[in-house]
Amino acid sequence: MVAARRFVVGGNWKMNGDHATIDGIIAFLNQSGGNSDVDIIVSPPAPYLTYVKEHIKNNILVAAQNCYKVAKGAFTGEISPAMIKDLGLQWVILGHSERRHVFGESDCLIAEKTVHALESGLNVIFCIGEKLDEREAGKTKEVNFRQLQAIVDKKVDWSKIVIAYEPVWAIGTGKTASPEQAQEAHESIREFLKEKVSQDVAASTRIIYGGSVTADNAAELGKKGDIDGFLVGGASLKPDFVKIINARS
Ligand SMILES: O=C[C@H](O)COP(=O)(O)O
Repeated sequence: MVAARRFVVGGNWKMNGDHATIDGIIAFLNQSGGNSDVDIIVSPPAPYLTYVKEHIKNNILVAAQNCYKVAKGAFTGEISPAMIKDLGLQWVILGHSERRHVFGESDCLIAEKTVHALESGLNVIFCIGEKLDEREAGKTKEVNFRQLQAIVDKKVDWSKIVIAYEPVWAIGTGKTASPEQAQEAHESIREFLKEKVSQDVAASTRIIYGGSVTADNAAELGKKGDIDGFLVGGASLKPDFVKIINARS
C-alpha cells in the first residue's frame, strides 16, 4: 500500500537577498513554529546556503537552486551535488523554467544533472511547465510529458523526486493557474507516471504547483486532490509565506 503524500512547500528565493533581508526571512520562519504536517524547504542563493542552514530551524530544509552534472572539475561558476552534500544539505532544484529559458538548459542536460544529483544522494525538486504560446497551442501535456520523459528514460529513483509543475506564464506574473487548471495538469502528470513508470510511483510522487502562489490563493489550490504543495517564488520572501505553509491546515 502506498503511504499518503506529505504536503511540501518550497520557497525559491531566486537571486534575491543579502544578509540583512535573509535575517528577516529566517526570523519570521523561526518564529512561526513550522508545521509538523508539512515539509518546508527554502532555497537561498548559493553564497548564503551555509548561513541559512546554520541559522534556520532544523525542521526547515535548505535546497540549492541548481547544480552541475559532475562532482568536480574545470566548470567555472558551477557547483556540484558533492559540494551541496558537503554543506550538509539534502535537496536541489533542477529544471526551473529560468534555467531552461533564460540559461538555455536542455531536457537532456537537466536529465543528466538530475541523475548525477540523485546518485550523489540528493533529493531533487524537478521543475516542468509550458510557456504561454505552448498552452495556447494546446501543447501543455506534450511539453510536460516531454520534459518528464527525459528522466523517465534514465530510470531514476522516483522516491527522491518532487515534481514542481510551474506553468511559465504564471511565474512572477501574478497570473496564477486556476485551481482547476493546475489540478488538470497535475492529474495528467500523475496519469503519465502511471503509464510510463508504475502505479506506485504515480500514487506516491508528490506534484507541487508553482506560479504566483500567494497567501490568498494557496488554500484553494491546496484543496485539489493532485496538488501536494507549492514551489513559491516572490511570496516566499515575505512573512505571508508562513500562511502558504499552513494553507492546508
Ligand atoms: O520557483 C518558483 C516559481 O518560479 C514561482 O515564482 P513566483 O511565485 O514568484 O511566481
